[in-house]
Amino acid sequence: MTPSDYPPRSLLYVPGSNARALDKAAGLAADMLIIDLEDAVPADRKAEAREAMRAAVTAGFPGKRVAVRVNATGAAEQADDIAALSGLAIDAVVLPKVDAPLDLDPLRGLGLPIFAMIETPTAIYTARDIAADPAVAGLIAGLNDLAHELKLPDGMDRGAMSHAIQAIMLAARAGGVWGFDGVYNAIDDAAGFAAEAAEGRRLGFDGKTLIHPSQVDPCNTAFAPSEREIAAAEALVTAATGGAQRHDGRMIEDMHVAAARALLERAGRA
Ligand SMILES: CC(C)(COP(=O)(O)OP(=O)(O)OC[C@H]1O[C@@H](n2cnc3c(N)ncnc32)[C@H](O)[C@@H]1OP(=O)(O)O)[C@@H](O)C(=O)NCCC(=O)NCCSC(=O)C[C@H](O)C(=O)O
Ligand SMILES: [Mg+2]
Repeated sequence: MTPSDYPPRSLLYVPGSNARALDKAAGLAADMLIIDLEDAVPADRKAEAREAMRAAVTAGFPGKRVAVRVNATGAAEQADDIAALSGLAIDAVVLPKVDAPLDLDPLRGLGLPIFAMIETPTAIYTARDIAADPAVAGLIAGLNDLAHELKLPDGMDRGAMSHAIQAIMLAARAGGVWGFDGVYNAIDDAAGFAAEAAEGRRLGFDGKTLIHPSQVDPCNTAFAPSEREIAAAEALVTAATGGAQRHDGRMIEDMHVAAARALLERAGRA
C-alpha cells in the first residue's frame, strides 16, 4: 500500500481473539481489516490473539488490505505485538493512543505505513505533528477513548466532540495523510449509522472505522460517489472553460474542476 493508492472507505476491526470473526472477515466487503490486539482483546487472551492474528494473516485475506492494531506505546504487551508482526505481509500497522511523534518510535523498524489513532485531549493538540511524521499514512479518530478522557456525561456525543473531530481532519489534510472517522457503537441502529457515515464524509474523512459486518456495505456506499454526484461532476467538467464562471447557478473555478475530476477518477468514470 502506498499513499498514492485510494484510501480504504471501510476499515473493519476484527478482534484477534475472536476466531469466528476472523473467519467471517474474509468474506466481507470491507476495504481494510484491522485485526485488533488492543482493546477488543481481554488482558488474559493477548498471547492467544497474537497467535490467531499470525495464523489468519498467513492464511491470507484475498483482495483485502490488512492492518494490525498493536497495543499502545508504553503498554507491556506492545513489544510482543511488534515481534508477532515479523515476516507478515500486512499493509499497515495501527497504533492507538498516539500523543506525540515519539510514540511512533517502537514501530519505525517495521517499515510499514502507520495509522495513528488520535484519541486523547493531548493528541488533539499534537495531531498536526503526528500527521506530519513521514512514517504516518493516516489518522484514525478514536472517539470512545476521547469521550472517556473528556468525561462526557453522555458518552459518545459527537456534538460535544465536534471541535476535536474537525481538528483530526484538519491535521490529516495539513500533513497530507488520510483521515478515518471513529466507530459507531449502536450496531442495531442502521439509520443512525448511515447518518453518521454521511456526516463523516461531509467532514472530509476518507473512510470510517467499523465494528460489525452489518456496517460494511452502508459504509462503502456512504464513502463512494453517488450517481447524482457523478452526473454533476461530469456536467461541471464538460462546462468548465477555465477561471471563474457561472455554472448551474453558482460560481466555479479551477479547484472545483479539479475536485470533479478527482471524484470521477475515484468512481472509475474519468
Ligand atoms: C460488537 C460485537 C461484540 C457484537 O458481537 P455479536 O453480538 O456476537 O455479533 P453478532 O452475533 O451480530 O455477529 C454476527 C456474525 O458476525 C460476526 N462478527 C461480528 N463482529 C464481527 C467483526 N467485527 N468482524 C468480523 N465478523 C464479525 C460474528 O462472529 C457472527 O458470525 P457468524 O456467527 O459466523 O455468523 C462484535 O461485533 C465485535 O466484537 N466487534 C468488534 C469490536 C472491536 O473490535 N472493538 C475494538 C475496536 S473499536 C475501538 O476500540 C475504537 C477506538 O479505539 C475508540 O476508542 O473509539
Ligand atoms: Mg480507543
